Amino acid sequence: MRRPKKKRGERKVQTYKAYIKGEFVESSDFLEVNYPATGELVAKVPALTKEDTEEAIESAHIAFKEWKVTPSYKRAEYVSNLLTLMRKEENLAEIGRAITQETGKPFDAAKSEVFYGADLGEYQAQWARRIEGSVVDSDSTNEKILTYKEPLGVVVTIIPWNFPIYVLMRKVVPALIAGNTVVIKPSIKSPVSALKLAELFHEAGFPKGVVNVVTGLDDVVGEALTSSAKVNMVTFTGSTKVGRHIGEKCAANMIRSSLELGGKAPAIVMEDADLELAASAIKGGRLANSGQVCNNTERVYVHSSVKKKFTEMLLEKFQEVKVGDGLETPDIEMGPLISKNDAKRVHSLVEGAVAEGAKILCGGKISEELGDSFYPPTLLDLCHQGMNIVHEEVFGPVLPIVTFDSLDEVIDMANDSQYGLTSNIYTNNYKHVMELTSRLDCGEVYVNRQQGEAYQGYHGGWKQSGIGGDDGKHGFEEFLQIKTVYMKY
Ligand SMILES: NC(=O)c1ccc[n+]([C@@H]2O[C@H](COP(=O)([O-])OP(=O)(O)OC[C@H]3O[C@@H](n4cnc5c(N)ncnc54)[C@H](O)[C@@H]3O)[C@@H](O)[C@H]2O)c1
Ligand SMILES: O=C[C@H](O)CS(=O)(=O)O
Repeated sequence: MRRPKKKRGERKVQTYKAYIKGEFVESSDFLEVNYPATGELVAKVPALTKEDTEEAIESAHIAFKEWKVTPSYKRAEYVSNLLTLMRKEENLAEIGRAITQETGKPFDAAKSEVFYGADLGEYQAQWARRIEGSVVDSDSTNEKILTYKEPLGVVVTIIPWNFPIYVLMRKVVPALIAGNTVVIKPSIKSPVSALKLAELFHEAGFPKGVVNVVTGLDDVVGEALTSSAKVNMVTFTGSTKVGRHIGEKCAANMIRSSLELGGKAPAIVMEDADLELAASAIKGGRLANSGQVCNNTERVYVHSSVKKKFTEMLLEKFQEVKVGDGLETPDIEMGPLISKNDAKRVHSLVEGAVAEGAKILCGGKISEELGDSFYPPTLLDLCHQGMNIVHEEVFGPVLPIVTFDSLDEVIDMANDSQYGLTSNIYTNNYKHVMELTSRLDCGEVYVNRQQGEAYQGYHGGWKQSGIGGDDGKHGFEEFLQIKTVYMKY
């Protein structure tokens, strides 16, 4: 591990404005954003009021009238302007730096997030000119039945802190291309990158009110966004707890919601697996973003016949990981957790597992060398299905290893979870691939590879991992509603 060079107080603290009705607006109150690696203050962002939030909704509501009749190829031209700006080296670096400062993510990874956010945006923008209704045969002579696909109206997009730009682009671009206007609410832990992106939306020339970015407290701004009668859809990515609350509010308001929630992805290593491939992929799949990704491998099931060899290989890989301050050393593999409270939370889960019989093979305590928000890669042996660590989303770099003896046994254990987002399977046996891919209860299965969804796939969870989803054709269509027209002649 590398010791970060702490430079407390040396970074300039910038104050930001929210983006409402095509203008950057002043706020009388602010919230502070701190760099997770050192705790130092890096930015101040507006703590908007309920009234400010309602103004943003109103501006999106007014802008919808024109935007929905703007041809989709024209809407895509504005998006294209945005993507050109995002891809400029200085903007990749500036937004990337903001992401690192607010999330602790290594700078190289943060810059990549902006780059891939633009790339995903390009894919999503290609749905322009591809919005298709249908002509349906009628029971009456002299009648045609047509279905139109139409935008919904104002779409509120609520973004988690862990991928503040990628998830934003994933939701905002298809919403806009479909003809909706948007109010974006980034997480209060990571609002700066979204406010910087607002500057690029502005420069890209979007009509006033089509895109709004609001920041503030969840119980003020968040609640206002999900209480308004002028909002037509909420697309949310975040925890199951908050997602359930938002889903309940949308149901009460009778508006559409798309909920991308937490996960507890199993990785299954069969006796016939390529162990080197499995160990490398599971290391990456667990430790990406310091273990703070919804589809990170959260538990590994390994066949008893290969358990000893596989565990040795995985342990070696966990121990090689370079952890550090991602601003000082951009090429490190793992930064801190999002906060010291999260490091404490993760540690208490590890302590709970040890009390239930787990054995720590590496890691297992908050880093004394790097600081209170750093938790090292931690491998836990001798785990079993009855333990809390096998069921609760850790959202940190901790991996429990559980042994199994038969295919049926491992399928039962993998499905024994409230979550159903993703699974990874490692096997070279065709029957195992077919049984596992058909019998695992989750939205995505990765065969012989680390997770990482494609733009053209469909990213959506089953069970408590969510309702609805993003990406691909199915994700795009969630931003449209169907109107049936009966044409009698
Ligand atoms: N399924 C996915 O695609 C996906 C992707 C990323 C993260 N996640 C999940 O998200 C969680 C981590 O992200 P997080 O800590 O940002 O989640 P979170 O649920 O704490 O917050 C998510 C967003 O909801 C906002 N929010 C909180 N309370 C609100 C309220 N009452 N009204 C309106 N908005 C409110 C937050 O400010 C933030 O913008 C993990 O559980 C992870 O698995 C899921
Ligand atoms: O945290 C889960 C996200 O879906 C990961 S990503 O934004 O798709 O990379």
